Amino acid sequence: MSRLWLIVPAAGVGRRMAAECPKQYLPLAGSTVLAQTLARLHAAFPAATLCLCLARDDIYFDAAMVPFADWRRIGGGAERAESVAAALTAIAAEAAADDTVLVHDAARPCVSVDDLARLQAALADEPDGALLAVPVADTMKRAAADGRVARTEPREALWHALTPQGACYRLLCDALAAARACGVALTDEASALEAMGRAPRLVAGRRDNLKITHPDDLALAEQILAAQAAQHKALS
Ligand SMILES: Nc1ccn([C@@H]2O[C@H](COP(=O)(O)OP(=O)(O)OP(=O)(O)O)[C@@H](O)[C@H]2O)c(=O)n1
Ligand SMILES: C[C@](O)(CO)[C@H](O)COP(=O)(O)O
Repeated sequence: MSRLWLIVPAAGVGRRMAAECPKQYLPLAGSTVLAQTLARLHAAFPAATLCLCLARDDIYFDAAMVPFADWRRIGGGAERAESVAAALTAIAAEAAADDTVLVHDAARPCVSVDDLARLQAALADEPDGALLAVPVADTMKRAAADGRVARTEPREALWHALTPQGACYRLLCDALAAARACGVALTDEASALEAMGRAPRLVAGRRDNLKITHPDDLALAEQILAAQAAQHKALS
């Protein structure tokens, strides 16, 4: 039976957050951003194997944040893509070519269990991989070098790429390796798949799957989690 691997890159420094510690360790809804993210993933995929990418000099991590029975710590790289590649390499002896791998940012604690399940279902019959995404809702402007509007871009076919993003193990390994060999700069896994001619499926997700990036995102995430909890309570 095919195994599910979760790779959670959590080795960033949170430069844009400019906090006293990396953003994944900031307090959120009674625990930390990382603990909240892992709790969501565990609620959806309790039997998955977690690969948690942490900075080699991380002094904030506490294993009590990890709810998974089967997990391992991976030394992260200088860039997000390098952290993910390190995880793929670390599991090479155990992962089967057709095992499913989902990569989810530690900085996205509001991902819903329902979206996680829908993405996994979509991946089951997707040879090119898939990702959660949301269609662009605003009018899009391209900026000129002077900070003025150069032009308005058509937004009809534009989507925001979220995470998780996933594919089968062999495809993801090959895509990341090929992108690295060609010097393609990657901010997500889908870019690597695209660079090798694949067309990952866009799976429409919730707009509140926020990536905590800037200081005001933390309060927003707190509000999103509270609203989601209230919604869950009202439905149960
Ligand atoms: N070398 C890196 C850089 C980023 N990440 C992780 O990738 C996710 C998305 O990256 P981003 O939001 O850019 O996080 P940071 O790199 O920490 O933020 P910044 O770019 O502001 O420094 C985060 O969970 C982050 O911890 C990682 O594992 N390894
Ligand atoms: C993977 C990602 O979260 C998709 O939106 C994003 O590309 C990572 O963000 P970064 O800030 O560019 O590292």
